[in-house]
Amino acid sequence: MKKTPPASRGYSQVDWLKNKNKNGRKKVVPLSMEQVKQHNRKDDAWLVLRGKVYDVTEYIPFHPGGEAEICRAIGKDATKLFLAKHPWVNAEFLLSNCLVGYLVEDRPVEEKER
Ligand code: HEM
Repeated sequence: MKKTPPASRGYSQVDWLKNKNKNGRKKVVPLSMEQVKQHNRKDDAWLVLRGKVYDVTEYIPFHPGGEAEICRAIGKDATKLFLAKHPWVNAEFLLSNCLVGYLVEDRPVEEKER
């Protein structure tokens, strides 16, 4: 497994946090798994974590476990892998500016639910 070396200057979690407030999104929208699946490339990378959809494209080079590891989960629901590797990581905080929406089921909304 290729890890981002700790020596790569400018890519620590602190560097990430310093930067992340610069590009927050304002509007959060409901999204289906079908939509998440379209963003499965390193340069256009979404994933789901505990029902929330994040665009992690900018975060990938900052991932302390390396790019390859986090890329295993892009375009997918990353919750199980994430919890298996590091349940203690506060992703909600780290990725708060990467939030694009929340996952909804891939089915039409029933009349009574509208
Ligand atoms: C979804 C967003 C993710 C975030 C915000 C995130 C964040 C982090 C952080 C902060 C660390 C350092 C943890 C520590 O030192 O205690 C880490 C390490 C790591 N992450 Fe992630 N991660 C994410 C997704 C993933 C996924 C999907 C995988 C696996 C497929 C993964 C695999 C790893 C591995 C293997 C390490 C290294 C653990 C070690 O040093 O032994 N991460 N990640």
